[in-house]
Amino acid sequence: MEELYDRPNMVGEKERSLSFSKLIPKSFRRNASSSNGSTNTSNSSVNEGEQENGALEGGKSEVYSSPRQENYTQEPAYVAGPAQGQSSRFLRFKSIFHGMNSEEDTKQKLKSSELEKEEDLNSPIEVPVEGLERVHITEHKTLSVGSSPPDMVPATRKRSPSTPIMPSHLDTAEPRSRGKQGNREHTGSFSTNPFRHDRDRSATIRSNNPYFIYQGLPPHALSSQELDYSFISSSSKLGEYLVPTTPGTASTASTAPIVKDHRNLSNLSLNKIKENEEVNEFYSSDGFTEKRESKTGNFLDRFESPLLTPETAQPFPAIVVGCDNDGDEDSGGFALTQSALSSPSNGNNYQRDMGVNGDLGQIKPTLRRAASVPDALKENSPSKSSSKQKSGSSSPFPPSGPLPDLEEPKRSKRLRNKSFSNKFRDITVGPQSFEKIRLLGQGDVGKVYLAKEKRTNRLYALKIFSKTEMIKRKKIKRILAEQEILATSNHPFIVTLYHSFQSEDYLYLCMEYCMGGEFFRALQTRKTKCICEDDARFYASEVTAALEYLHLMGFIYRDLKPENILLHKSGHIMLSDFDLSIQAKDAKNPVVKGTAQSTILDTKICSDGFRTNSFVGTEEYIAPEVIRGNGHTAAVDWWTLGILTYEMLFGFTPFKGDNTNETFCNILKSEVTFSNNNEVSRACKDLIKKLLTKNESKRLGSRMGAADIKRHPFFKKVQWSLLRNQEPPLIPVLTEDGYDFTKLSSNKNKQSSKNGTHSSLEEQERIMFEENVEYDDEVSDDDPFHDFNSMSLMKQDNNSLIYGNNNSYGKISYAPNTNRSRSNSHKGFFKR
Ligand SMILES: Nc1ncnc2c1ncn2[C@@H]1O[C@H](COP(=O)(O)OP(=O)(O)OP(=O)(O)O)[C@@H](O)[C@H]1O
Repeated sequence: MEELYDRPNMVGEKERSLSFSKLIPKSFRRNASSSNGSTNTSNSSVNEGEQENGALEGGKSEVYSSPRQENYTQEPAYVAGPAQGQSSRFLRFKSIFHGMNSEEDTKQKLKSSELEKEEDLNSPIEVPVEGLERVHITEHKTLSVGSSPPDMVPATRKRSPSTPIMPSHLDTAEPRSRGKQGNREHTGSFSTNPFRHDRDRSATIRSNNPYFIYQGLPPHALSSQELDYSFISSSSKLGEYLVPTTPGTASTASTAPIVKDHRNLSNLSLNKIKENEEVNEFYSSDGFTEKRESKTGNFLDRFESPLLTPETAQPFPAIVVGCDNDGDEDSGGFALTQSALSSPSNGNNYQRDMGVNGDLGQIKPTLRRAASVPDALKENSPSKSSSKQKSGSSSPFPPSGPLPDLEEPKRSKRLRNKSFSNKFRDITVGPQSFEKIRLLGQGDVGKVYLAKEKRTNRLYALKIFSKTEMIKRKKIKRILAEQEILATSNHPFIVTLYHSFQSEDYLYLCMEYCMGGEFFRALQTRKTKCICEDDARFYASEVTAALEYLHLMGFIYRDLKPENILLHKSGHIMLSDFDLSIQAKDAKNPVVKGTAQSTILDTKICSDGFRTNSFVGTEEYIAPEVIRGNGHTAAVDWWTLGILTYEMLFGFTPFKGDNTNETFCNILKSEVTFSNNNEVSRACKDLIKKLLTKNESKRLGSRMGAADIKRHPFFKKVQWSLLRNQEPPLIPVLTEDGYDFTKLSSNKNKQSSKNGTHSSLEEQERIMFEENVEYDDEVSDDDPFHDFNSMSLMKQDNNSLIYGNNNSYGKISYAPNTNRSRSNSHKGFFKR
């Protein structure tokens, strides 16, 4: 029987999972390992943060609070646009990189040496670990895990938000306030006690490692970044100032006017960016400050940064959104975002009104930021030559230092040198080629829109990232990795990337639109929230094939969960969301073993010897070795396959506890048990048990990778080479066509013109779809996004959905496939 599911139109209607991505500081790793009695046996362990960023020394980490943008109508995640008359890009990047003239440089050095001193005084590593006994690991030994009453039917599971969320976010009683120094209130909400909030669903989280808290260790090291920068503002005509202060110091420093320098002073290539330092420099280099007037007319004369200070360090960051030392970090941007939003240094055109309590007020769109090149110039010049002008010579503002280098920017070769590059050609589209239909989903960093290509009427999923946000949250390398994985992949169960390009303010990934939405949703439409063993085998086999392919390419996926599995209109799966994936260094070629009759592809060898050590994944899906912090390998993907198979069959994950700590405790200590709410075979249980082997070296898949799994009796009947020809168990069906977007938008336009204003969100979205594409040779070599190649897939897919077709978008239901039982059996398949 067909069960309907109304796909939410608004992101806020659903909750989504968060992912952890947090590098465990070295020092703690050592401690945790020793206290755990385990050692890292790998010689080639890679500190991923260092590997990816080359910037993590001494286990620096930061913790930022991050508000979940629950409802995209409330608060724009993206920041766009410049301060009036400013070259937004250069200002933004300038404030990130070191490029300063010598005088400013000296000042800056002085400033930082003072800050360092302050840091010494204020950097207590010992954070009181409140309530330690309550979470001590031994207390959870008696937990019953994975066992539920025999007649138990899993309740509808909600999902925690995709964007990392601070637990206290849910706590409405706690205002997002900017506190005073002495009596530090939270910057954003910074409650970190895991016992305070029940989380419905494990989340993809970038977080501190709660396991260390079990060990009585502080959740993370305090670093020089954990200084507090107070923002003093002035509406003075002289300009705006930012004054970095240290914890405990009043922000009354006298401020020197900052000359708004419009030259691109950045002098570091992407490889040289110490991503872990970006935020620090973002705030400290230029010293922009502003003074905002609250609605009540009071000047809010200080603005706390979210950077962790000893006072704000909370002992139990259950789902603390923290720095991902992989190179991204979840400022998530509450305070950080606010400051950045309002700081002219990043060239934004939004000003935030701060309420009396420091609550986010309405975002006032000011003028669209001036382009780097004055419009007049832009019009007169071919777009391809604009970069030269952007580099400084055409700036309407007088340069305040030596003239910048006027060399033509070099075209990035990053993806062009790769073996798959012949699949792509120069970019054929730009933001203006698309029209937004609606928001499909909002993840941790990206917004995904259903968009139609104006010329062809074809529908695509357009994932858009704000550059400002990527810089602030140190996600540059992540987005580059995501682009590379998507571009590299050519597999029926991995979402196709058609175009990727950038504009001045945004990065775009134009992907195949999977009209079936998330597999998670399909599962939720089942009465029991689970599916039968045969159906689970179908999905598990497709996931195994996709993981095998990724491993073959040297990638580790690391965030398998039903939320990241999309359903193609055919009902087959599509893996998406590669922002936590990582490519093994020195990936090797697979080895074919066996005889001519039966060959086995050893994919384990592809990433052999590669260990990485970020704390990434989704809480309920995280593998024990990730929690232990001893480094992990591609075997984490086989662990998550075990959890996924379990969840498909029983409707819940096997190790879920009442809170993060309990969940982790279960993952580390408890054996998987099977509920009897669904009948499963011995082979199936055996597969799950073998995948959920805590010792990664004994886990199924640890010998030869996917080949081990494919040979398990559970998959005996699966025709691996013919997976794509199998009939999927569920077919997404459009039960009601999407609303008439043109009508809706014209109504909206009438409404907003009546009110006289466009909402800031609309304004943002307008910008997203109006900017010009920036070609590779327009993006200067020292631009952090230089390596984000703009390119189009050579062969366009003629199967993509067409706007207006009856099967394009709207309300989706999942119809059981009646052909399946006949066609999927071994015999039936060949009879057809
Ligand atoms: N190709 C697609 N077709 C249809 N919907 C999609 C597609 N890609 C993404 N979505 C929707 O957008 C949501 C967010 O996308 P995605 O998970 O890639 O973003 P993210 O920022 O990387 O999220 P995360 O927080 O999980 O890292 C998805 O959960 C899904 O609902």
